[in-house]
Amino acid sequence: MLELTGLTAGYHGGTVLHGLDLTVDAGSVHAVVGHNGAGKTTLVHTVAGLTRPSAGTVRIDGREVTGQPAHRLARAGIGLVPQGRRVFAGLTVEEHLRLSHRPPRRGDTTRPGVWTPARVLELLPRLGERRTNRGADLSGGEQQMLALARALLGSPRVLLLDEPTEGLAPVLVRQVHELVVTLAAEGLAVLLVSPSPAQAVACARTLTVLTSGRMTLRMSGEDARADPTALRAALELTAAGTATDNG
Ligand SMILES: Nc1ncnc2c1ncn2[C@@H]1O[C@H](COP(=O)(O)OP(=O)(O)OP(=O)(O)O)[C@@H](O)[C@H]1O
Repeated sequence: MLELTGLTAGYHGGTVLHGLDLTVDAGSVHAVVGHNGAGKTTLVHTVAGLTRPSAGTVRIDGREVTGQPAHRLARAGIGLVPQGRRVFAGLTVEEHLRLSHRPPRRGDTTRPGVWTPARVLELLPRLGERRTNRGADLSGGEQQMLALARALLGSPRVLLLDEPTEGLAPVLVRQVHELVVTLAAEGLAVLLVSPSPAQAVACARTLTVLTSGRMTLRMSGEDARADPTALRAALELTAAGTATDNG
């Protein structure tokens, strides 16, 4: 389980995230929806240890890990699928998988699943077909699968997905959502950030709307699926607020 309390972070003395409280249970997807600049990437980077919080706490399965560097957080069970995929253009799929494989410490049996390259290829068979291809030669969808594979090879407890369907065709968007739901069902706590309410509604148990770094709505995925108007209204208000803020 991932638990954020009063999480505050920003850049160069300015604040982007303002005291966010958020929980992601093991076995569930929590989607954070917000417009460009709302602070979604800042949230993900702060949880992953790439941005240092100025206040608040981050806990994984009850253990406080606030402010630890990214490599320690990866060891503690945070897996990050970054925005833009960030695959290496010159490395093959096989090389990516080999370099990303970090088995959990011996004796750590508390992980929801232990991932090996072979198991990743079972889940993502297209990567097996492309194993000798370089990152630069993969399609956007294949690069996204590779980015997911890399995160899984750390056998995470918490999976952070930063706009994982950006730029993908609708059929691939559906595939990514199915994968996300499958991984949560295996016991992972999944935090997904997206500008798209439709995508969040498709796979989340809980939804949070982020507006200028603050939570402005929280609701269950079930309620949002039954009646998406509240979610849409919160995002429209956000857009109006952003326009006002900008002048
Ligand atoms: N490295 C940085 N240095 C300074 N300011 C930054 C940095 N990264 C982000 N910001 C600012 O923080 C605010 C939130 O950005 P962030 O990328 O977290 O938003 P986002 O919701 O992920 O947006 P997008 O959907 O465009 O990725 C923006 O005003 C952005 O300009």
